[in-house]
Amino acid sequence: MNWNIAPINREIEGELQQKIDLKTKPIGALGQLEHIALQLGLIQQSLNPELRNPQILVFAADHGVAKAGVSAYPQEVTYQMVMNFLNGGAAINVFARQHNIQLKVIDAGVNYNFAGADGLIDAKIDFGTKSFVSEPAMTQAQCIAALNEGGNLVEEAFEDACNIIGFGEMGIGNTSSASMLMHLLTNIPLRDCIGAGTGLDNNGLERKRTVLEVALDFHGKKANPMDVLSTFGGFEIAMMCGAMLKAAELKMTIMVDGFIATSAFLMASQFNREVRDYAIFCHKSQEKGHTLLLDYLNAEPILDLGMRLGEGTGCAVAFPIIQSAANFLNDMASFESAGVSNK
Ligand SMILES: Cc1cc2ncn([C@H]3O[C@H](COP(=O)(O)O)[C@@H](O)[C@H]3O)c2cc1C
Ligand SMILES: O=C(O)c1cccnc1
Repeated sequence: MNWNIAPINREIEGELQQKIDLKTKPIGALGQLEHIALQLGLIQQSLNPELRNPQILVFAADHGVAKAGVSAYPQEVTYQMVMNFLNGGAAINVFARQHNIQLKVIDAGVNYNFAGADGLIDAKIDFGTKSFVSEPAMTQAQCIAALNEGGNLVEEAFEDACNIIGFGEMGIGNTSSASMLMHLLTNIPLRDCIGAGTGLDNNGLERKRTVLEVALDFHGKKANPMDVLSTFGGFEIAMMCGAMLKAAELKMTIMVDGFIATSAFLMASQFNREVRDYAIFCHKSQEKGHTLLLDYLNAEPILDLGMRLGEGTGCAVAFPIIQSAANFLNDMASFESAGVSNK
């Protein structure tokens, strides 16, 4: 598959940096907000970037590997949480409402028949993936379908004039998929890519490590991104990946959430490295592999609140900070307009 992502044109960079530097503040005093403002200006090719109709898409899917006891919670929690999203009661609902972010909930492949539940977007690929312990999680055709579906949903958001979009996930067992993706695409030792997920105790964590080591042995060391994604991925991870690539194609700003979303981003960057310039890393999750993964991507996350939830919650909580970056660039006085002496 091919994504036509334009490398960011940096011609405007000098002018943007000058505008930032001439605001009434010491040079660099707004820290990371200045980096974000510069990035927004570059993505939008504008000295006055605006955040329009923000959306978060939450993709839900089940994982065959959950049956191998790699999560502290049972698989039914996935569909139960989807119902909770639809009823407005999950963490992501609360934070999205707080910041006026439109939330969409997508059935990417939950092991449950929702029978047209109100407000749910049906993009079900299958009733969960197969267990990658003993077979590929999905077929290549399913993987491509998921990548495309993610792209279609982003196109819809774009048509609704959205220019900043975040992606969340729900899928019991999906930190296991994310760890496999991370290991195979970065070569960081598998052990360092595996964490407690929903809160495994030491025995549980040891079991998870064993399951993932066995799976790695069984499939051998795959390197081709499409192979890695279809062998170890989840439908929600593949959809997030396709969604991120389409968002970059459409020159939208991508908000990257926690460990699982970052694994989808890592995959996206293997398909097309230009996606990198469109991404803002919203937070550092407490999930063990995330710090190493962010370092690998040379990413500067906005928040470090000890969160480890997913659902797109990191995106929602970081959104007002991204908004502050756009606002200072647009609304702050310059030394000249305010009559303040510059050095
Ligand atoms: C009630 C509940 C709500 C959640 N919301 C997100 N996750 C998070 O936990 C799961 C990944 O962890 P693991 O790989 O250990 O299963 C994903 O569904 C993720 O989104 C949740 C987990 C639970 C239990
Ligand atoms: O960082 C995340 O996205 C995460 C971590 C643990 C469990 N669920 C999600």
